[in-house]
Amino acid sequence: MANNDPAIKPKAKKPCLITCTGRCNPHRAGMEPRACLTGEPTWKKLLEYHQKKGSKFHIRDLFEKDACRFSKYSLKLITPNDGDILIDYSKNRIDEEGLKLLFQLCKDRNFISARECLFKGAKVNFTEGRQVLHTALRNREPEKNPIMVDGKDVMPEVYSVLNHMKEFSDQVISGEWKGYSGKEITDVVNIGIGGSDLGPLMVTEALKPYASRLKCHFVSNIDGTHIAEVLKKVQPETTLFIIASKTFTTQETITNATTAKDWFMKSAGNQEAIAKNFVALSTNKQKVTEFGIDEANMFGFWDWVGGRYSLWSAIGLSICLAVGFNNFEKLLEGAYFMDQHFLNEPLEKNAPVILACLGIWYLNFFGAETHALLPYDQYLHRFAAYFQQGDMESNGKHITKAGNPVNYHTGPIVWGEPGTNGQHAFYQLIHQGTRLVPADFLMPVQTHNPLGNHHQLLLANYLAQTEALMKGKTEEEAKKELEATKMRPDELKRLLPHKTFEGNRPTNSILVKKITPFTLGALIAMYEHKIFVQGIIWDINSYDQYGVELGKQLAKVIEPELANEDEITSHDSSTNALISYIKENLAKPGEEVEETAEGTVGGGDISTAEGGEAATTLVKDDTSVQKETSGEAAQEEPTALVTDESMEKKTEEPESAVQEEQTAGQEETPASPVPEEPPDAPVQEEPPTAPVDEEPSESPAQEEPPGGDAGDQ
Ligand SMILES: O=P(O)(O)OC[C@H]1O[C@](O)(CO)[C@@H](O)[C@@H]1O
Repeated sequence: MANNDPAIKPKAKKPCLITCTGRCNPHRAGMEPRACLTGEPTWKKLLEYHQKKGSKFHIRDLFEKDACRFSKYSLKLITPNDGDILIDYSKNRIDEEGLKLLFQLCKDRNFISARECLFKGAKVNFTEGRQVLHTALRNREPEKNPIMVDGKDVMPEVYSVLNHMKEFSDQVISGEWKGYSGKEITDVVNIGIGGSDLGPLMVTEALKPYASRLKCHFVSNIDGTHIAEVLKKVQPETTLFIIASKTFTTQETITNATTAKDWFMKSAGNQEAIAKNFVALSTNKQKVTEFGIDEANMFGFWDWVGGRYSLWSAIGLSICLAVGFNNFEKLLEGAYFMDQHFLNEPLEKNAPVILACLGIWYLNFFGAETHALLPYDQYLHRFAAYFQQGDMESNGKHITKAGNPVNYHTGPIVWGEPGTNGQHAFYQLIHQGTRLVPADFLMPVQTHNPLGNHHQLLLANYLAQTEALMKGKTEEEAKKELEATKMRPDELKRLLPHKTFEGNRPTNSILVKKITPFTLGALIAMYEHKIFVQGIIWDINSYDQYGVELGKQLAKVIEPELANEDEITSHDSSTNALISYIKENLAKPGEEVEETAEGTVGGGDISTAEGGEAATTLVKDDTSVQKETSGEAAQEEPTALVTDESMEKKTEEPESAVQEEQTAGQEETPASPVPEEPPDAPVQEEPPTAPVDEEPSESPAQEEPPGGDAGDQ
């Protein structure tokens, strides 16, 4: 796949969205029976290639042998106004033959028609009977490219919501929109979780250099600490609450929203005030109005927008308020630019396809368990967290579209922290540990904060890390270094193995001139499409998320058990004992609550109901809510924490509100999963196919599950 001129020019004249060739059947798309992945002839060729060649590569040697390696294995995407996006994938254990096979595998898995189905509005999310059309939300040529859903072009509606978002965010930022008491809005609190939080939060943080005058806060966790800490910083009169929930039934969001409303009503006093200080982003008009938010203050979207792909929709309202609508539009334009690239470029020059193929290569052929996202930009500090949901909720599946357990690994564990912090935390394991950790380094060449030599040092560190990971340090090199220190020979011998680095750690470098709304939009879309391509190769539905349901169901059973005095015996002995321990240790009525410098909110006294109930009593809200899942409605009874006077705001506001709030409530990088038992009855006949990385020889091998099935994730 020689590509001596890595520059890819945007093809302005080309039709922007592909014409449906008829190969995509909206009713069956994504459901067509596929050959078992491990039965694909190309898969077998890849296995052979891995055994004979791929597993023996050292990236350092590949560079030594081929002076043109960078120009062959890199892409430049030329954006209209935001410089080039450079994707360097030359530091990988792959050559032309391997890439060719991986691209062939994509074709064998019907990637081309699947991509067409996705963009054309086929019901790709077939388990929930839904289209997956986040690309329609950023379709910047709506007249030219109508998107039909159930026989109707959705583009006019998409633009009508965008106009509403523009009008509203302009009014709030300019101060024309006033809170209930006639004062300008100063603070925005986005209450949502998962896709209704992570995307807006990540983008708002990433685009801080473009910040409007409004201070944005995000509340997601059901842990009352999260909202309590935010409410300390804001004033009811000047705060706009955005209740962001696709379903408007999510327990965390409705509980937090109810707490916010109760707190607000203590100052505002009348229901009409809500119209000035609360808006909703949702697909569920009925629940929004039941909550007390006027329909006029609702920004709608559609069930064809998946939660983790929703920042481009009305869910992006907090982004509009944080950075202005013009910047939100640029974000959409950047994503559209990447959509066009993904649609029109051949596989060999297609960034999301290349990244997806390399991911498959390491995960399925080298047994890599994780994929690190390492942004060298402090503003991108939530980028990995965002794609933890994006990737892991999408591709954390073990059942094929035909309903069979897979006999290969699917989605990687995605994790990461910004450089250089990561260097002083977990890079040791990447450099010298036993696991193979493929990593993407994201690097803006220009900084928004040109302070002294900070950025030059950051750039140097990024370059050094990718070089070090690739090259390592041979025994000979390490020996020379030690000899130069005049070390005693016995000491040198003792230290030498510890000082050598095997290298051969694969990395992709993704460079942009600067993190701008446009380049950020393009990067996000690039990873979204990467996830799609991998889902197609693995033959899984990347767009449902039933795996998050079980815990929610059980929590509904346990929650009332915590509130009564009975001994609970209905669970396993561990869960029963844990419940007992918790009940024994709950605060008793009248028990002292520790005062903190911040006041009683921080001290936990957030639930004292009138009459002096126990501080930690959970009080049932009288609104019961429903969560719809694939057409079936499941009852959910949220609990609301009854607020008291102590919830009222403090006057002092910290300088960087958003950053501080995240530590209170954001998720941690997941720990390595404990492998589960493989499914009892593997359906597919193929033998396990994920060979373990051969090096180093001591590295723990990935076990073959019994029965020849590798469904052990
Ligand atoms: O926007 P909602 O409906 O409140 O859902 C929040 C999140 O919950 C999930 O359904 C499950 O975690 C996510 O997919 C979604 O982003």
